[in-house]
Amino acid sequence: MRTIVIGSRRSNLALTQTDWVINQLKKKEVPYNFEVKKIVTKGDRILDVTLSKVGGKGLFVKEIEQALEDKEIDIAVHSMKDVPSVMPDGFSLAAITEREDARDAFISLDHVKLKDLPSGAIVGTSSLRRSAQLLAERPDLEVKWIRGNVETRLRKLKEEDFSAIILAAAGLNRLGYSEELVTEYLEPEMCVPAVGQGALGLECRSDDQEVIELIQKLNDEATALTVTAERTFLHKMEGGCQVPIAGYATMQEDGQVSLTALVGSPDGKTILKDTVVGQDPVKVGEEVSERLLEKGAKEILDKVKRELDS
Ligand SMILES: NCc1[nH]cc(CCC(=O)O)c1CC(=O)O
Repeated sequence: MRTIVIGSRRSNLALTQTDWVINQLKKKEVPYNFEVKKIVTKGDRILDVTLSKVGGKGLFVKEIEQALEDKEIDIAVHSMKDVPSVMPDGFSLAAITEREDARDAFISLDHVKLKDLPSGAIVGTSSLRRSAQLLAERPDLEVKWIRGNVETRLRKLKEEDFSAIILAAAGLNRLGYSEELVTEYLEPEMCVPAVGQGALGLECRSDDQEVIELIQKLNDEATALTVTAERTFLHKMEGGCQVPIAGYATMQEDGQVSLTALVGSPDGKTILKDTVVGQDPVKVGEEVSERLLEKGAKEILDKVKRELDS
């Protein structure tokens, strides 16, 4: 019986996601043994620098792809949010799993809601997407960068001067935190989630047909289509997670994909947002990107990139 080795980052969230994938595969009663191999990525090592300044997306993925290429591992489990919009040659994203809660979760001390935070209160996030949308809603708040894994950020909320932090609901759910931890879920109408947020991507070598067939068993059609629309948009904007870009698509009852996309300035003063509905997820992603570009998205993104470079 072939042993399939699954590569995972060593954070609790990554290991939990990997275990979830193995359990889902075992439920399909497939004739394989599974083994987990932990991989330390550059993104895990540089925790003291703002994520956006060290190259954001791709940071977590590169070392894992090297391990795939070297056949140290057969499958890599990624948060789709961290996967660059184009796969390098030789690698396939053979499955996208059913999406967990895509929303962002607002967690504050004493459960004070976002609208009730006092002026000047400090909210921790290291995402320009969250910062833009938070400050658009509450320009009187202060955003302070916070880094580290989910556990570290929750600890910093208690120990440092943050009044609140924002984390992905999906990660909290997967780690088994109770909903009581969350003060409020930020609905996509107010805070558009990151492209791919809440979905897992299963990557393997493009020539490993056996593994492709195996992991396709976990592909969720609706999630794959909606995430495709989001990633097409992201690709057209040439964006990674280091820019204030958001995209969230849902599958309507009539089978059409509805994609809401956003580009904003990190201070939240400019927010461009549009929704496109259609049958073909690629066309939907392309059309919404064209609309935002017409409204001036490129100028906003170029300005952010110049500021990050300086
Ligand atoms: N950037 C880190 C990261 N990548 C994926 C998740 C959460 C899980 C998900 O979106 O699937 C997180 C943590 C967070 O944003 O709170």
